Amino acid sequence: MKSRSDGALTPKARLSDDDERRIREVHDYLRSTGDIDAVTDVLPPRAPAEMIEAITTHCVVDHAGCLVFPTDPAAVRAFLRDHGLHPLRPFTGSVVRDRLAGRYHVQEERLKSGFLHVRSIHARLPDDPSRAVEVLCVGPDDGLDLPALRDERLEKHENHVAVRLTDPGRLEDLRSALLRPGGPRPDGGGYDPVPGEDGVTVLRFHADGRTRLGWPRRLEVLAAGRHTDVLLRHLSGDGAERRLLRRLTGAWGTQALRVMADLELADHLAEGPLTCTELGDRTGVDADRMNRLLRALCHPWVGALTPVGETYALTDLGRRLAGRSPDSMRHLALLYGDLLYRSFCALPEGIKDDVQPFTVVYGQPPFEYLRDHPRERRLFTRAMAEGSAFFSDVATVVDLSGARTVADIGGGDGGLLAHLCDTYPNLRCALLERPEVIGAARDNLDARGHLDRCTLVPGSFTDARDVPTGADVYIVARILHDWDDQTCLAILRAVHGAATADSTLLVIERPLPDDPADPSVSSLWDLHMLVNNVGGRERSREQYRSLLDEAGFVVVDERPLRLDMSVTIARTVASECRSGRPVRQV
Ligand SMILES: C[S@@+](CC[C@H](N)C(=O)[O-])C[C@H]1O[C@@H](n2cnc3c(N)ncnc32)[C@H](O)[C@@H]1O
Repeated sequence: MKSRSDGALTPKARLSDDDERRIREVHDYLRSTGDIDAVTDVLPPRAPAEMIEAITTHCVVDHAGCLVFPTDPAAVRAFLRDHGLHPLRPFTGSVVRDRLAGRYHVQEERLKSGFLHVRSIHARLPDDPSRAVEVLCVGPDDGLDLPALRDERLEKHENHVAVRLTDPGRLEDLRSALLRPGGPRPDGGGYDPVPGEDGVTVLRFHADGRTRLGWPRRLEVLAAGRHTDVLLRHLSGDGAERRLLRRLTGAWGTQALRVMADLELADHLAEGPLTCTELGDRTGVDADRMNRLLRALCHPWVGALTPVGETYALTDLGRRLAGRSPDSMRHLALLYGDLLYRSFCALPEGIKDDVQPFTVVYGQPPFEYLRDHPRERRLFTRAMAEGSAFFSDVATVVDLSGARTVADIGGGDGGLLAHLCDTYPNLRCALLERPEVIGAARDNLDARGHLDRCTLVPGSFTDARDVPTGADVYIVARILHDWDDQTCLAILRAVHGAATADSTLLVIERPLPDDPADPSVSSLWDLHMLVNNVGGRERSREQYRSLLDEAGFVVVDERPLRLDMSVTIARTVASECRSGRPVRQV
């Protein structure tokens, strides 16, 4: 044999039998195992079928890998070539290095000074080039001590199966699918700038137990390119500590959104991204403090802005805080971030002492307070209108084509009636509201071009004399949840008394699901009712049915609306209704 310099031959570098066995095992595994089996093998034994399907639909097996301990990585390449594989140039990756460093407590300083090299050699299978063997190499001088090397040989901690996403944009979706109950745990990851490509983001997952070959259950998900947000989320583990922190700091995010709404940042950004200085100039806010606010609004837990170079742009969520946006939620942000935020601070008293939190904080029950505070009342009424995307569903899910008249009881600013007028050109309407709210309803219905078809009735829905009589359809939307059972019965009886034998009643509420862990937001709104109404509460479908029954209505149907809302359709029980005595006929 010659050396390179003198032409003499050098002995060909050789792998140990053990290293050869490891590589052969991975090679054989890849040749004999289909995608579904490979994925199933590394997931927990009872992983849900949808999880396996999510991976196999969007990914292909890219490689399987193992760690070996050669004195010279050239021996690995030679071995791979001898077995008909085509090894690529080795590259030094940080993902496995960091994992080994963590596992064997290699200090940061040693890592920085070049200890612990892990070279990765990929070799595609000649008969299936979509799959590769990945051989990770750690040499005897690479910084791992003997007990660590022994442990690695014995436990094969680094054996794994890697799948590659066909659409790298789905990385977060797949990550979320894997983190569902029954799935593996997040187990590190990183970004490897593979030479000649855009690099690859690697998310690792781990499950208890061993695969059928005795490997640990390790899965790598690869996505071409750099996906920093997803990676950071993955590295933070989404463990209980972080999940709890996210919730405990939710109030801070609420306040950041409130200030964003207050400063009308979304309106300023509606035409395009702006720098921090530009936003500071437009709002008169000091640049440093503006910068801190903007950064918080960019945080994924808030997600209202996104940085674009030196500027900030609105996300879909942030856009909804623009006052001029047709689907604006700006007033809702101001209401939940201010008036109804302060009252929530008295929740402990509300739970422990049976006092009414809103009244504790403001000295008056909510609707009396709103009566006496016009600015807050206008905010409340506009916010209610903004939180009503489901109004447009009502005309779709309930056929009102046979109705001539509709009365909305406690109809706020008339937003629902305006939708119904848009859909049914011959419909005539009545709206009963507190006297101080009637002006807002008049303005809104006028602006929507429907005022001439609507009768506005100032009064109280608990007073039977005020409820418009003889309507074909009565609507009670987001009213019953504001009140205790006794007041609900008074409202429903007043409506029943005004209805005809053929009237229909639509009750629009957000019913409490039977399962407390159901993702419907109703349980949270129930607390909101406890805080911000006297005797208010969300109710189960059964509780609504029984209230309606007691007031003389019979439920005939229930249909879901957006945002966990639902419309219950009831009819008057003929013998008990007033049969059209005209008090304020629609
Ligand atoms: C939660 S808001 C719902 C408004 C509207 N139905 C909606 O869904 O957007 C409750 C409404 O009940 C009105 N209200 C409260 N007490 C009332 C009363 N005694 N008589 C009539 N309306 C009342 C309030 O002014 C407010 O507009």
